[in-house]
Amino acid sequence: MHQDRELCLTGVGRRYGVRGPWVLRGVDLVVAPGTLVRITGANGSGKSTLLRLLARLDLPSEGRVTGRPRTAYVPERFPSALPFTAVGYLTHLGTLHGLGRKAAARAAHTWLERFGAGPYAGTPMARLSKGGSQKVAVAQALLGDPELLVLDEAWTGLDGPARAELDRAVAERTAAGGAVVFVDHDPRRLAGVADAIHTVADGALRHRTEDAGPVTTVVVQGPPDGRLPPEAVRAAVAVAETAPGGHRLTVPASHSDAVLRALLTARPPWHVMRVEPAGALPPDPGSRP
Ligand SMILES: Nc1ncnc2c1ncn2[C@@H]1O[C@H](COP(=O)(O)OP(=O)(O)OP(=O)(O)O)[C@@H](O)[C@H]1O
Repeated sequence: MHQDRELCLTGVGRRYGVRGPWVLRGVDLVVAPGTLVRITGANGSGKSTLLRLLARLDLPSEGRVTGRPRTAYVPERFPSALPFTAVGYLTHLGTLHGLGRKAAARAAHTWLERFGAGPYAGTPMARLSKGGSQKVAVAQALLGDPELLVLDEAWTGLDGPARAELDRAVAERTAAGGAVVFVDHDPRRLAGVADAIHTVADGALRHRTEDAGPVTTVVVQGPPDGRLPPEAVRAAVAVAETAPGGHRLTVPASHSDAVLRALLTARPPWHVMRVEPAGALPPDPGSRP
């Protein structure tokens, strides 16, 4: 049973099309019950690809995925134009999870209330705002008490109270023995709580535990499609593209000198706009920068 709930990737590779470039290769990852796992990496590095493999919504081109935890997934883009009201959709899903109709409706209302979406429970999904439909996206994943919850930028578009509620729901899942894997552009999201951080860079997955200590934020600018030096990406706890060619790297303070050296000696060198010491992270923008 326990074995089944543990999701395991062994030598996993994924490319789109038989001759497409490898997006991921040689990925080994175990997601154990009760753990919180963060995936970081630059834009387009393959984070969403990895999450879809973990949620078993996609198959690897090579390697093996084993384990069958009951899984729920919040995609980066939720299909909101569904022919249901918010509560109708969630109730329907609840019955698919095995709940009776009354219990499903109750669970649907509970989750909508928790995310502050109670007032528009009866609104057709197609008429919901982006924030409203994101609340439904998150509620649909939490509804069935999943053993593995996979969140791809699930906080994006939520208002402050709903973001905090999602933080709480994640803590509840792991406390109940579920696993949660997430990607978020905000390096402060659940900072210090993750059991492991894995960074996707150059198609590979680098593992580390979250004991980075104080972090430094380095804001750099380069050409719109410039590639950050791999040693800088590897050292980073989080990397976010803030504008074409603009990146914010969150690096352990102990590695900041090495990262700056890599950025400044790259060819062409990266323009370092700002270096902010620990505790000076910018406020959470609440949406994709
Ligand atoms: N369905 C697909 N067909 C073809 N190529 C794809 C597909 N999905 C992703 N890719 C390519 O795979 C690479 C990794 O994409 P992916 O969305 O996994 O990265 P990401 O790190 O999640 O990016 P972002 O941070 O921008 O969301 C990109 O080059 C992307 O264009």
